[in-house]
Amino acid sequence: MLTLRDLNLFYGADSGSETQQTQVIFNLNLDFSKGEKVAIIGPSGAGKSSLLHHIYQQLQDQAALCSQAQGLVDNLSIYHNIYMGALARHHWSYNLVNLIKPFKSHLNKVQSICQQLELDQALDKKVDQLSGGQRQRVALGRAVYQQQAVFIGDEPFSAIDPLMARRLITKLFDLHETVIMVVHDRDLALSHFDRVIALCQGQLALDSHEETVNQAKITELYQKTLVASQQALFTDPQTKVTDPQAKALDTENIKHSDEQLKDVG
Ligand SMILES: Nc1ncnc2c1ncn2[C@@H]1O[C@H](COP(=O)(O)OP(=O)(O)OP(=O)(O)O)[C@@H](O)[C@H]1O
Repeated sequence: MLTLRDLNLFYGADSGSETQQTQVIFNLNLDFSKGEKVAIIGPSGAGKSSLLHHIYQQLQDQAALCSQAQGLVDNLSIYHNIYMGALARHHWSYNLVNLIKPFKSHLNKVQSICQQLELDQALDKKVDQLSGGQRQRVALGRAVYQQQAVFIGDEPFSAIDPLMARRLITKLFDLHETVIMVVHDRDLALSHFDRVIALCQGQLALDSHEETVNQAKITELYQKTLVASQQALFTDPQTKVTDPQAKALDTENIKHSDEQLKDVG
């Protein structure tokens, strides 16, 4: 379905000057097949969202994206926000009429999606009156209503309790042939997805297609990243030389400072 070869992704001006660009994905090679349920995990800043948006750009004509930003229109209702998923399927005049006076067929379909997503709110309620988890389910509903074969989600369950997230992921799997999703819940990734990919500092760190991925390996990966970021923090920015003793000393000092802060608080 999608092949990525030597993928490098950058942010910043494309002026040919290296200094103006920040590289976030490095020489990534991945293949995605139809029917796969893929979880992308990794520490914060690893490049997961950047990769996911690149994947969406490649698969746009067959994929629905549920992004972190959600893009809900606050002063419109649940119904209208979810219906937006169907805009591309209809002529603008049809959409306009339906916006003013919703058709029964769409009302029924949107109601059914809400039931599946356990969103038991009146369809005419404005989304600015919803909780974070309810808003997330409206965004999910809009992506589902696009009725695409591929669902691409960027932490679509971050504001939803873990038990409900497990029920919803099963529904999403039923509704989409292929799912590629960034998830922070590592247990959910391991227990519900048939493939887990881990990124670390823009590089592929684990792929369950290539090797066994379990909780121990994932924990080790996150610990390595923590150590690497601490080392970067205590590296002299002038000389780029790391002094392990200074590092240990500084860590101690920080710990003490934290304790002092707590004591004062
Ligand atoms: N628009 C942008 N411009 C410049 N740099 C960016 C931009 N968006 C993200 N980055 C940088 O790219 C790197 C990867 O970001 P990305 O959002 O892909 O990571 P992530 O793994 O999804 O992180 P998180 O789990 O925190 O959402 C980070 O260092 C981030 O600071």
